[in-house]
Amino acid sequence: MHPPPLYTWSYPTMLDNGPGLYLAVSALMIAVLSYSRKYWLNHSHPPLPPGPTPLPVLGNVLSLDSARPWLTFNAWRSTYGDIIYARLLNKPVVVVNSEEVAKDLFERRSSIYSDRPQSIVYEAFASDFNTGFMPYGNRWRLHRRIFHQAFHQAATPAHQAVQLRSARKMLSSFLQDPDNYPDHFQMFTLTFMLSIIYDCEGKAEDDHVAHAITKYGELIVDVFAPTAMTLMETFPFLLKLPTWFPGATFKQASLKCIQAGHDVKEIPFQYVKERMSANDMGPCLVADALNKTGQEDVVYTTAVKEAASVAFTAATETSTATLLVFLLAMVLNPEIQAKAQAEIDRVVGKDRLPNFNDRPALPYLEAVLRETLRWHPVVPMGIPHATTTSDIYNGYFIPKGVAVFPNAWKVPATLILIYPNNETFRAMTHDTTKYPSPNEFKPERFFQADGSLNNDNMHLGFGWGRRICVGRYVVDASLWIAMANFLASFSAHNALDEHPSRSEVHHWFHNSSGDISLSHSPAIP
Ligand code: HEM
Repeated sequence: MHPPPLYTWSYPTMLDNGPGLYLAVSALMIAVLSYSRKYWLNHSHPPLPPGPTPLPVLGNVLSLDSARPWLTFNAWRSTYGDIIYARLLNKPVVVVNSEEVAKDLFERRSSIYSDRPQSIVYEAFASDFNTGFMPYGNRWRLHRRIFHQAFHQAATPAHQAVQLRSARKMLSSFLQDPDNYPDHFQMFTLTFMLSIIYDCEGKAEDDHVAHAITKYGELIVDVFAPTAMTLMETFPFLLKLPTWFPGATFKQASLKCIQAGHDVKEIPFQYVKERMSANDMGPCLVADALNKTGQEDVVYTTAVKEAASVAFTAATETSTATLLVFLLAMVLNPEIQAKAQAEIDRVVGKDRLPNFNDRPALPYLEAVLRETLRWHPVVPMGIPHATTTSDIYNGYFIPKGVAVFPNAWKVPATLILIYPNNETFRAMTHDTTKYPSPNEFKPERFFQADGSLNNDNMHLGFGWGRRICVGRYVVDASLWIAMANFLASFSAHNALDEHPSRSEVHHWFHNSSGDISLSHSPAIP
């Protein structure tokens, strides 16, 4: 009988030794690669932009507030300036902290700065068809063309009727169930978008369409939390674990998302096609696009169904969050709310609700909308751009493929309260030279000395250059009509005030002939 061998010469596999070995090897490789990369970059090119000193392997990730990275970027800004280079694990990033640099890079050099950084998470979570994450190229161009047809500036009036109807529906929901105000804001956007994209009025029999859209939207929001993204990108094996494996939550979520991603493209699209073949279809993004080019071109029809479903993900959370910021501003600044309401009463009167024709005569409300977008931009880090080639900017080397974050942001209200005078927390929308006392909600800042509105229409929150938000015109109209109708009908108060002021609430409703009449106005706290 042979004694047991002292050594067995077999190579260890990941499964034999568990994820520990895999992590150790990955960490070592990342360290070697990043060291060599940095050495090479620093010795063959002008210097990289200034930034915090990275740790081996981890880079600057430990100094990052992972839930609110913009806080860290703003703190770095005070030390390193308007353009910063950092490394988050193995990912190099450039952060742009000023409007001037953002214009230089994203607009004047848009041929270099219009790509997007890629992530393994996109495909695993059915987001590779999202226009906002797509690499710069033909597929992305086709999406933009489809969006442009429906959402370019001149197309805006075509959507006004349905936006107005949705705003009125929103008022009824507020009246019936005031506590659920976030849901009502969300339903407002969902309702008019369903109509613009699929000519779907959200009737009970079309519930499956709305259901596919909301389900996908809900699943996606959790995945793109910064911590979850970083974990999956750093340890990709988490997405390869079998679903039965204890703790394989990312894999389970991925499978759910892939199913929901399939449904969100196919269910509404089939709905439109069936109605088109029954000659029962009004104008909408999908039907118009298919009528224009025909349904035989597979590349085109795929792009149409993808772009259509992307519009919901892009529109719903952003618009709802902006309306919530508006509500917060009204609660915190009752005198501004009263001033906007007085303007509406003066111009519109009390016998009807505002409509789009009233907009030019309501400059104060216009300023309230701009100030809402400035005070708390809801996509504070934008979506990162990426470079398609290397570049040299102001003597700094910007590598090819680096993620470039426009930091449009400001600090959350809690930090403003703690550090009311801390100037280091200010980037573009809170640049003190352009917007003095930036933490104050002050619509007056948008007026010139002669009392007319200035030209600053707060584009900062909608991004830059070739990747600028395709929905900016439609959302501008929808936010305006929602705010105008809300202020004409309701007042928002802090429910925790010791002596809540009881205010008259007027509400209007459509009578059967479609005209608007004034109902009796009950008083609610
Ligand atoms: C308050 C509402 C909204 C805000 C604050 C917002 C903001 C943004 C921002 C910051 C970007 C990134 C731009 C860049 O990379 O430079 C973006 C991209 C995008 N937005 Fe919006 N958005 C809003 C509403 C909408 C709506 C209503 C739609 C759909 C109609 C939409 C569709 C998109 C799409 C498709 C992109 C990707 C563009 C591309 O990568 O080429 N957004 N948005």
